[in-house]
Amino acid sequence: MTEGSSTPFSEWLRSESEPDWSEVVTHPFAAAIRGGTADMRRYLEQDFQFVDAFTALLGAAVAAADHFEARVAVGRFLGQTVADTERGYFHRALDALGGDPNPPALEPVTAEFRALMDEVRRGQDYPGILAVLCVAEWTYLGWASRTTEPPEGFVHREWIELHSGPEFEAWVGFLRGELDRLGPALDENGRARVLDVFRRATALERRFFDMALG
Ligand SMILES: Cc1ncc(CN)c(N)n1
Repeated sequence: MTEGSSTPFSEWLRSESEPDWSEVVTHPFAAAIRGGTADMRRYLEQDFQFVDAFTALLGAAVAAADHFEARVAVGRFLGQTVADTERGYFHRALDALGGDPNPPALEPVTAEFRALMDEVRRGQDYPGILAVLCVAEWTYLGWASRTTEPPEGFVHREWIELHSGPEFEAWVGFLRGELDRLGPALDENGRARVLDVFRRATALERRFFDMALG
C-alpha cells in the first residue's frame, strides 16, 4: 500500500495474502461442509482447541482497543456469540459425533495457530490482534456465504449459519473497518508487521482445512 492509496487497508492485506486467501474460501473441505458431506469430528475437535485461544485473543482485543465502542463490539461478540451460541454448538456437535472436547494431541497446524494467537495476544498490539481476528472471520464468511442450499444435518448447517448472515457480516465489517481506520496511520514498518501476521494467519487457515481433509 502506498501513501494516500485509495485501497482500504483490509483489502490491501487480503490481496497481498493471495493465493492462500482464495484457496481457503474455495477449499474442498469447505465445499464438503456446504454439501453436508465433510467428516467434522476431527476438524471440530481441533477447532475447539483453536477457539480456546481465539477467545483469549478476543479478550486481548477488548484490552488493547483504542476506544470504548470497539471494546463493546468485541466484548458483545465474545459474550453473545463465542461464549454462548458457538460454545453450545461445539458441545452438541462433538457429543453427536462422539468427538473428544479435549483430544489427546494437537495437530501441528492447531499448535502453530495457537502459537500465533498467543504471540499477538502477548504483544498487546491492537492492529496485530485485529489482523488475526479479521483473517479468521473474513475467510470463514467467504466460504460459508457461498452456500446455495443449506445442508440438512445440524452439524454442517449450524456451522455455516454461525459464519454467515447479516450479523456475522456486520462483525466482519467491524473488524475490517477497524483495520481500515488504523492502517493509514501506521508507518511502513507497522504496515509490514500487520501484513506479516495477516499472511501467516491466512496460510494457517489453508493448512487447517488441509489437515481436516486428511
Ligand atoms: C481455524 C478456524 N478459523 C476461523 C474460525 C472462525 N471463527 C474457526 N472457527 N476456526
